[in-house]
Amino acid sequence: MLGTMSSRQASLDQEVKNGTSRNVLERCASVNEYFDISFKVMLLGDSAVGKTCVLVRFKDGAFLGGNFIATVGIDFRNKVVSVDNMKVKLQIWDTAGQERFRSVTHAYYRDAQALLLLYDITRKSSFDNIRAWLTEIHEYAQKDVVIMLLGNKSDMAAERVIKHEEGQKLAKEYGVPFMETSAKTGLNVELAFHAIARELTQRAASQPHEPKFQIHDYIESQKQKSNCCGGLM
Ligand SMILES: Nc1nc2c(ncn2[C@@H]2O[C@H](COP(=O)(O)OP(=O)(O)OP(=O)(O)O)[C@@H](O)[C@H]2O)c(=O)[nH]1
Repeated sequence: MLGTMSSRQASLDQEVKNGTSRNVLERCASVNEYFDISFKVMLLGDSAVGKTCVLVRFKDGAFLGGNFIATVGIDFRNKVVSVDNMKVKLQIWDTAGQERFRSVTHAYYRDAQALLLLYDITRKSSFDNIRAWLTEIHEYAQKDVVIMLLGNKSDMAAERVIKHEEGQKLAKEYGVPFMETSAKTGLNVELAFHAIARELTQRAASQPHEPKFQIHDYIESQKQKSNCCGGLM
């Protein structure tokens, strides 16, 4: 059973990386929209907190009610948003919250520039697990990754078990922004993604990462070469 699951995970991972998954190919074909800059954003959190629904609300403006279908492995959607005069493409990775898919999702953390970490305001365990998610993020994600904490399902007032202030307190402890969202009503969903797009665009404008990192890597590799072989420097 374990072997079957591992090989399924490996093949899913490979499909997504190669772009051979039918869904991935379809989406790639449908999103040749013009953009100035592109960022990768990942949705994280326990299973059934509403990651897929939040993404569908943002992408299509609809709510996926009805039967819950857990995400298998990882999936993605693109959306281009405007930040000032720029077209910003967000490539949003929707991860499976189930424990058995963790090894697949770990591989994607390092490429993400922003992480939206969700819990369900009606399920205490999903809130308690936020600390464990943050530990995992610390281990696998880039050091300067932008993180935002979202308390989802805020429309379910009667079932609420986590107060707004508790979410706020936890976010403050970790120094990350916080808001409550509802994929059902759409509350704050646009705002969360737009805030992320704005933050990433402003960061890129003030400290363009790619060239800096490439130059830095090049210099380091050249230094190592000269140290070992008595060359320049
Ligand atoms: N009332 C309400 N229900 C929601 C909301 N968001 C999601 N749901 C419901 O919660 C269930 C789980 O939603 P998903 O978006 O599939 O959860 P997920 O986090 O993607 O789950 P995994 O794929 O297993 O990681 C579904 O039955 C949704 O209809 C919300 O904001 N309000």
